[in-house]
Amino acid sequence: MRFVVAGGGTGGHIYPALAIARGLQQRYPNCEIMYIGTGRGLEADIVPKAGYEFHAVRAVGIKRSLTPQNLKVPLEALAGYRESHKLIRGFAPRAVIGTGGYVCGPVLLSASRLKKPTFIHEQNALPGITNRILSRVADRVAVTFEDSLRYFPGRSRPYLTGLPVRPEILSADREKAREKFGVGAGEIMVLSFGGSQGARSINRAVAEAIGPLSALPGIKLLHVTGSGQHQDFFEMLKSGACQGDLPDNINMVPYMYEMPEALAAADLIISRAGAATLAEITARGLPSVLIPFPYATGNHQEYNARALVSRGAAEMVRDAEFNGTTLVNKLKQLLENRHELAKMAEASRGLGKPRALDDILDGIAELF
Ligand SMILES: CC(=O)N[C@H]1[C@@H](OP(=O)(O)OP(=O)(O)OC[C@H]2O[C@@H](n3ccc(=O)[nH]c3=O)[C@H](O)[C@@H]2O)O[C@H](CO)[C@@H](O)[C@@H]1O
Repeated sequence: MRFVVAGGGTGGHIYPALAIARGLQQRYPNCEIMYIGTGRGLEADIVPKAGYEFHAVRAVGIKRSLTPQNLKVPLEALAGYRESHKLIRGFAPRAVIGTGGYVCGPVLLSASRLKKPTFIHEQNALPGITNRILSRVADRVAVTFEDSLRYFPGRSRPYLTGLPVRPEILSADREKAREKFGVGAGEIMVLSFGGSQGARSINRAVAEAIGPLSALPGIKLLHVTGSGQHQDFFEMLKSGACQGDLPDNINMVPYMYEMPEALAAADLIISRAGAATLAEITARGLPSVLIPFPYATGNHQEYNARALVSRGAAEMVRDAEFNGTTLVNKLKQLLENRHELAKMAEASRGLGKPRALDDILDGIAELF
């Protein structure tokens, strides 16, 4: 049995595609997977390293501004379509799965033309433009947030699955993790981080608030600066209250390689609102304060955040309003009202989708 998986541009589209590819291999042990992406995107690097057969096709996105580059779009799109058509016809897959990014355009359109079953997974509460257009030809659309169901036509039978998270996110043991991060009994562990690159405004707020944060009773803060921003963060600290020395209850790392353990140990999260992050937070049933990245395409992180906030699982602070004072006030307000925090945790758990991968694989299986 053979499957084509496509998705590219950013990690946000590639990791779900790889999770689905891995799931297909587990369910159909002898299946073959062909991954189609672009030669320029991150997928050209990540996918072969993950052990999948990778093919690049041409794909272009239309620039939102008027630019001569847009004149090349139809020619490139046609070339990408022909390349995809040839690959899919030769490989003869049982189904073609797309997780978003421009490259899914030629891949899913040619698959549909070749009468191959097509399946789309959408990661964000505000769907990407490619997935929205392709849903008109796709046989099935799976979504991460209930709020995005309404963007897809009834004929694509959109359904809610959630976003698959790494298995370790679910299996990490809380007590062991708390021991590892040195969290004492009765202490509240706050974990703050940006996306995979870190977040300057979260770093700035934490640096500004170091003094008051160190005085909050019973709290342990683990802050992830982002590898590229670690030095900057310490510069900010030096110019602030603590002259670069961290108080005992605050710990700092450039990148969190052990995110499953860190989430397992945590009681409260402060983070951006990327889809994978939210899937992980809700899978662990954690309350959160979300600061959406304001420059994400179409401001989609704010839509993601609202999907949690409207159900009582999180609070949102806009990036422009987030600083040391709002951070400390928000923490005080939540920590003084443990009942409220417990209610948020409960609501978060209710939104978690530990079966996401199985539900996606079931949806794909129905197509052939
Ligand atoms: C800036 C931007 O546009 N980001 C988009 C990108 O998210 P992107 O993939 O950048 O960010 P996500 O929040 O979705 O995922 C971050 C991932 O990195 C992990 N992590 C992070 C920090 C760290 O120190 N260690 C660590 O392991 C997290 O656990 C998570 O698994 O694609 C997503 C899905 O389309 C969108 O929802 C996001 O809005």
